[in-house]
Order: sequence, then C-alpha cells, then structure tokens
Amino acid sequence: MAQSAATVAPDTLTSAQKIDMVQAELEVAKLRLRQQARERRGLERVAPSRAAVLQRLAPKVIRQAPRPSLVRTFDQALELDSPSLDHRRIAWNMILSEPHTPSTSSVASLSKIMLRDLLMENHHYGTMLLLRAISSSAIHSSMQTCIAVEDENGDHELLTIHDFAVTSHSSQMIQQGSLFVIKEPFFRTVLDEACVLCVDHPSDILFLDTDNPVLPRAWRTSGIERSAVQWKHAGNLALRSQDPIEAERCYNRALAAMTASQADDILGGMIHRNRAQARISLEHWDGAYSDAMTGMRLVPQEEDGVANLQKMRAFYRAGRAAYELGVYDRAHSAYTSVTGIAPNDVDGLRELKRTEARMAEQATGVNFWAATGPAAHGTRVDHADFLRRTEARRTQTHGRGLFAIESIACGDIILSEKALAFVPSPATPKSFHLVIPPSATRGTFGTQGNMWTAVIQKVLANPSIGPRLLSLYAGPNYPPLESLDIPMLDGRPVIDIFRVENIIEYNSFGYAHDADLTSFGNAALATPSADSMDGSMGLWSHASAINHSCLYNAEHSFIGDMIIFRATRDIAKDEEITTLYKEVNADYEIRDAALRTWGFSCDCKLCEADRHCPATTQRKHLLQQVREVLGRLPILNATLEPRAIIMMFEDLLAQIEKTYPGEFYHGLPRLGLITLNRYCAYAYARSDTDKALGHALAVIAAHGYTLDMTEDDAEFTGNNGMSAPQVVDQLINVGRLMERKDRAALVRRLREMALEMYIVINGEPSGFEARYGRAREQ
Ligand SMILES: C[S@@+](CC[C@H](N)C(=O)[O-])C[C@H]1O[C@@H](n2cnc3c(N)ncnc32)[C@H](O)[C@@H]1O
Repeated sequence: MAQSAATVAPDTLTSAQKIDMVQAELEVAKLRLRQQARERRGLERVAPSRAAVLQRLAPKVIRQAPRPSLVRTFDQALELDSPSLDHRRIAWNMILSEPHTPSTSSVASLSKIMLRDLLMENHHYGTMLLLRAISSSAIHSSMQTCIAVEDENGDHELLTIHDFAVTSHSSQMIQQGSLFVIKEPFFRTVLDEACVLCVDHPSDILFLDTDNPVLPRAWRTSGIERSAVQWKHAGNLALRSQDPIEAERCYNRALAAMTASQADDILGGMIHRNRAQARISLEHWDGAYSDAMTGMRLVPQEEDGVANLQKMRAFYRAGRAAYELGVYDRAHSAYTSVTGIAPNDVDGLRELKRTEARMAEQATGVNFWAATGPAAHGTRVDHADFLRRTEARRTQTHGRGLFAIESIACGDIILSEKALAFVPSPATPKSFHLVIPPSATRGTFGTQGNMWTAVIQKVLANPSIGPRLLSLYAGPNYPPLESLDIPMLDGRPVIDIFRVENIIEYNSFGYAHDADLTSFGNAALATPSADSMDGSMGLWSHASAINHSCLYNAEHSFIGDMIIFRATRDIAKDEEITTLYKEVNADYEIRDAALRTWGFSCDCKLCEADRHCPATTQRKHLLQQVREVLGRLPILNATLEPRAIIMMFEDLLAQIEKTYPGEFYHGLPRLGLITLNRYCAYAYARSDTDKALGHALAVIAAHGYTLDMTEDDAEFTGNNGMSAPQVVDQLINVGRLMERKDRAALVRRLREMALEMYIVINGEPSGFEARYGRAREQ
C-alpha cells in the first residue's frame, strides 16, 4: 500500500476540519498522480539542465540546521525561507511510490546505468547509478529530503530520499559533494512535475568515501593512504569532539586497513572497544555489544592494572548494550565480570543491582503500585518486560492470538511490555501530520509519520530486533515471511519500508493524554479530546498478538513507554487474551465501521446479537435521538423544568430497553442504556435516593455486570462485564447513596470494588483519590 503524508501549518481550523480538507485534496491528487504515472510509464526521460534542476529545488532549500526533528525544520522552512510556499503543492509532492521491494542485489553484481538512460515511471532492475550531490538537503516533505545530483556524464536530476535512509550519514543531511550509489533506481512521477529519482528503502542508497575504487577517477580523491593507527587516531578525535557517526566510520576504516592477524591483536582490540563506545552513543546496541565482547577477548592476558582497566571498560560497554536491548542475563554476566575484577567498583555494583531489579521484574512483574503514573507520560521508564504468563499461538480464524499459559485472576497483570519503538506526544505540537494509505479508507494522524521513522531507525541500528518486528501482522497484502531475520547486503540491513508501514498501521497503539489528567490518566481510552491529534504512539511486539473482542478480558493502560494489560475477569489457562482496539460504540454500525479499518468484523456474542436482533436498526435511530437531545441539553436546560428533561430521558430509556430483547441479549451488555441512566442517576441524587440507586445500578447492568448486594457485602456476577470508568463512577455513587442507609460495610466493599476496577483500567491506583476523595473514617 502506498501512502501519502502531509504537514500543514496550523491555522484557525480545527484538526478534524484540516484533516478532512487535506484528505479530500490528497484523494484527488492521488487519482491525478496515478493517471500521470500511467501516461508516462516507459517514456524516455526529458533531460533537464543543471539550472532547471536547481530551479526546481530552489523554493524548498532549507537553512543548514541540525535536525533531530525534520518537522521543526519543515515549519522553519515555511516560516523563514518561503512564506509564500504553497502547502498544497508540498503535500502533493509527498505522495509516495506504489509499494515495491528493496533491491536484493549487491553493488558488485549490478551494472552501471547513466541518468540519460532512465525511463520514466520505471524501476531499473539489475543496474546502479553513481551520483554526486550538487546541492545540500532541501525539504521535500515532513519525512523526505530532496537534493540535486549529477552523474559522471554531467547530466542532472532531482533525488528524493526518506529521512531514515540518511540519518546514518555523518552530516545527518546530505551535503553538497556527497557521493553515493543508488541500487536499481526508480524514476517516478511526482504530481504535475517531471519524474524524480526516488529512494524509498534505506539499503537502496550507499554513501561512499571519496577514495572508494568504485567511483569514477574524476570524482575520486587519491589522498595519502592512512594506516590503521591513523584511522584509529582520527576516530578517537571524532569521538572526543562528539561526532560518533564520523568516529564509527574511522574505526571501520581502521579495521578495514588491517590484515586479519592484525585485527586480532592488541590494536584490533582497542579499535573494537572504541567503536563499541561510538556505537553506544549512536544507540547501535547490537554492534556495540559484539564490539565490546571482541574488544574484551583481545585484551592481553597479563593480570596488570592496564589490562584490567581495558577489560572493565569492555565489560561496561557490553553490559550497557545488553541492558538496552533488554537481554538482562548478558548484562548481568558483563557487570558481574566488572565487579569480579574490582569488587568495590561503585558503578559496577550499581549497574549490577539495576540489572538484577530488571531480572526480578521479568520473573514477577513490575510493581506498578510504586510507579509514577501519569508523571511518566512521554518518558522511557526503566523497567523490564513481564511476558511469561502468555504466548502467541494460531487461532482458528483470527491469525495469531495471545493465550494465557497459566490461570490469571481478575485484576492481575497479564503482561507488561516496553515499546519496541515509541514516539511521545510532542510537548508543543506546531504542525499536524497525516498519513493516508491511498487504497485505505482510514487516514492516520498525529505521530504516525514520526513513528515510521522511529521504527525503521531502531531496526536499522539493531537488526537483532528485526524478527520481533517482522513477525507482526502486516495486513492482507503482506503474507507472513519465511525468514524473519533481516538480511545484510553491502553492510546494510535490508528492510522493506512498505511492510513496516503496514505493520505500524495494524499493530501500533496510539493514545492521547492531557497533562492535567490524573484520574484514569494512564487508561488507553483516556483521550481527553477527540480533536487531539498529537498523541503518543508505540509498537509493542508481544502485545501485538492480542486480538480484539468487544467482550474483552483484558484492559490496557500506558505508563511511559510501557503497556500494561490487566485481567478484567478471571482468565483460565489456555484462554485467549482479548482487548478493545477502539472504544465500543453502542451503535453497531459505527462500531463495525471502526473495526473494519483493521480489516475485520468482530464475531463476539454482542456483535452477533446486534447483527441478528431485528430491533438493532430501531435502536440506531433512538441512539441518534439521544445524541441530538444531549447536543441540545444547554437549550433544554434553559427552557424546560429539570423534571421534564428527566421524564424525556426515562421515556427514551424505556424505548431503548425494548430494543434489547432477552432472547438475544441475555447476560450481555446493553450499551445503549448507559448514557441516559447515568444522567438520571445524578439528576435524582438529591431528590430521590431509590430512583438514583435504580439508575446507577442500571448503568452497571448496562455494562453487562450484575451487582449482587447484601446488607454488608457486594459482588459482581456475569462473565460478560465490560470494565469502564462509568462503572467505577457508579460503584462509588451507589456507595454514597448507601451511606444514607447506614450500610458502612457495604460502602467500604463498594469502594474496594471501585478501586480494583480503577486499577484494571488505569494500570495502577494513582488518581483514584483525586477523583473520588479519601475513604471516610467509619
Ligand atoms: C494487532 S493484529 C492482532 C494479531 C493478529 N491476529 C496476528 O495474526 O498477528 C490485528 C489484526 O488481527 C486481526 N484481528 C484482530 N481481532 C480480530 C477479530 N476479533 N476478528 C478477526 N480478526 C481479528 C485483524 O486482521 C487485525 O487487523
């Protein structure tokens, strides 16, 4: 599935209006683009002059600035460089290619092609281009960079590249004069313009050093050959001046300049240990670990102070890399070696203790009662996965699913997992982003564009996590892969970015949090405003095997970059874990339409009942009436007696109730009865305790729970209950009404039940007292 991405400067429109507007424009643009592509396919390239190429680039040139965030530079580009730049034109330029796979050929096996031989709208398989940048990076879209290039014939063209393909280059942007190979080049249509060269997959572009023998003689610099020691010195200098990308390049060159036996001696050991340090700075944990371990092996055997110091350094680096990869037994072994050499080493002891805490969490779970709750939003918390109670298995009809491998009691943690990749909501969202797969009906907004970059960069830097990513469902167009390992070619991991985009679309969880929201602040559905498009987003690989059911048995919540699943009822060994993908709407058509964007219709008992019950359509109309009445509530409040409004609500409730006949809905939630009963419960609170109680219990019952109360105790029965903040509210409300009847023990029990459900929804108890007050001393 190809996709489009747009960034639009903020204005007075609401996010929803902007999205509708841009989505409509892009739909039209996509059709035009497809038509132009069809017309151009296979035609000869129209050769542009150098001046024409630079001219096409001109409005997009950005000032040289370090760019951890391309979004920011995009905004800056709009504001600083070209205030008159047409946003629509930029959005249209960003419609990406139809999906295609990365090149699986090595540079050595490809024959050279020239720009003048390119055909429009064509992939040039079996060939490669050797190019030189004649400009620096310019903005093309929120996720792409654009440069002018030339080949050795002196022909010119424009080239667009995704960000994630260039961040491993030392400048973090492409600089004028950069040299590179483009494998099996794709010369594609850009709306209303001639074709451009297009690099989608990071492994399809290889940056070359200026002395690379593959370069034409005229472009090659034949400076004085550097020795391994000289490259090592250059690497050390770069490391000291905090340029780890350049340092890694120099250490790579140092190792390449050595013979095999030299690489296995003291100098080789030093270079590996230093490169481990550079790779730690780059968060290339895989490479850092293997370098540190190699560097450790090559420390001379003497038991002197220098050798011990070198060993300790290597073990520290191995420990750090293994810890960051979540491979705590390796980290433990490395830090144990540190403290074996220096038993009183403070740092070593601290890291060992920290690693042991993570290993304990893997075995027993994180103590989320002690966690920081909403304060952790947007942060990466220092905790380990707890996955041992569940495993992925094949289901009969829903692909893979996640199953309990032991019984799990209601309220317990089923699993908690750190994100494979995570993009926190921006502190000050300045622009908004939109990703629309052209053939899909659903656009994804907010952080999705950044998420794509984050996932690909993480896997490029750490191919060992590839299998966790590639095992995930990638939609109907991407059948499961035979091998989940990420292949390496020409020293680069080969990743199909279109598959990854689909993996993100089908598996990531997004959520929005209001900084002021403390109660239910970790809950998955605690979206404070539907207009909020800049939520956090993450990908959790183990949890991705969980299928949806409207009659779910697991609630999920988020603390920092961790997702937590708790059981909403007792779960038997071998039972499938299910959760809500989207808030359950009482209107079946709305609910079904939301789930269809994931490509399925739910077959839970509730959806089956809604599908087969003849009164579902009538209920739909009544629910529409409820929405209208509630929309007019301020006017009604001003013009009608409260009693008349409540009577109107009760009348509607009686009509909705009839649309839930027992033969279809026995023991099931009756979601259409929640909203108005809730209003009535609070409306009667002062005037009529019994009526208030009746409506409060009706809210609970509408969620599928039966609340059995005795003089001093209460419990839920029914196995199809849907935990929800409204149920927690009403448990507290029933408790308050019962206080009037002097049922202290029952009140305590109801509060206990409310807290238990609150924790299931919120992950941990923070915010409960803020919302419901402290328990009264009895
Ligand atoms: C996050 S994945 C869940 C794991 C997935 N079943 C797998 O094979 O890896 C989401 C996809 O699972 C499938 N799925 C989830 N819940 C489902 C359900 N209740 N019925 C049918 N398919 C479902 C849909 O294809 C959906 O797009």
